[in-house]
Amino acid sequence: MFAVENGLQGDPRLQAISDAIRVIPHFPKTGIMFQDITTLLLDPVAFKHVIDIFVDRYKHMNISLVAGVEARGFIFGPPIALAIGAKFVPLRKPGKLPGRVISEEYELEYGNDRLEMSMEAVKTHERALVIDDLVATGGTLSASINLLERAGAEVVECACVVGLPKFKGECRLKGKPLYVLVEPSQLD
Ligand SMILES: O=P(O)(O)OC[C@H]1O[C@H](OP(=O)(O)OP(=O)(O)O)[C@H](O)[C@@H]1O
Ligand SMILES: Nc1ncnc2[nH]cnc12
Repeated sequence: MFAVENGLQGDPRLQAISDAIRVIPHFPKTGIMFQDITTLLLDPVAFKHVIDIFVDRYKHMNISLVAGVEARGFIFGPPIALAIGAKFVPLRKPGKLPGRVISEEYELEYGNDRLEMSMEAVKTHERALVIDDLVATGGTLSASINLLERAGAEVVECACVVGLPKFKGECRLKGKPLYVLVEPSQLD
């Protein structure tokens, strides 16, 4: 589900967000149109639009846990977590977290990877939101949902700044709703 399909049609903030994301062709591999959100971070107005839209959506959903995916989910997740009064849980690449972790392997648009989460971070039945910058195949978010569900959390929704158009409409990842702000520019 995209924001334009869900009450934000014609909202100029979405265009401002889209305009602030730079597209780098053939990075990190030939054929990938890399959506570079670092330019969005240089634009405090557009960056704030992202956080405001997510906070408005999630502030009354009784969410106690925001999980952010390394690396770029660490940028958008914490301000949202603080604004809605939830804790922030980092989902990290392998070998970075101390203590007891659970891990999930997944496939990427360009390779394989693994995500880990601290066992102590989650309480059973906690209502969780997963945040990342971008959804391409959905593999990363699906692994994130698996981690949280294995720890006993209830994943309420996954949210991304950028998503491929195939995620329009009532699409779900592992049965969970997905909410996306903008489509990639210059798709091909
Ligand atoms: O929907 P998917 O096909 O799973 O792809 C999306 C993921 O890919 C990118 O991260 P990447 O794995 O490149 O890691 P990085 O942020 O550490 O560079 C992006 O930030 C998402 O986390
Ligand atoms: N096209 C893309 N741009 C930025 N990050 C990505 N992660 C996977 N595909 C990506």
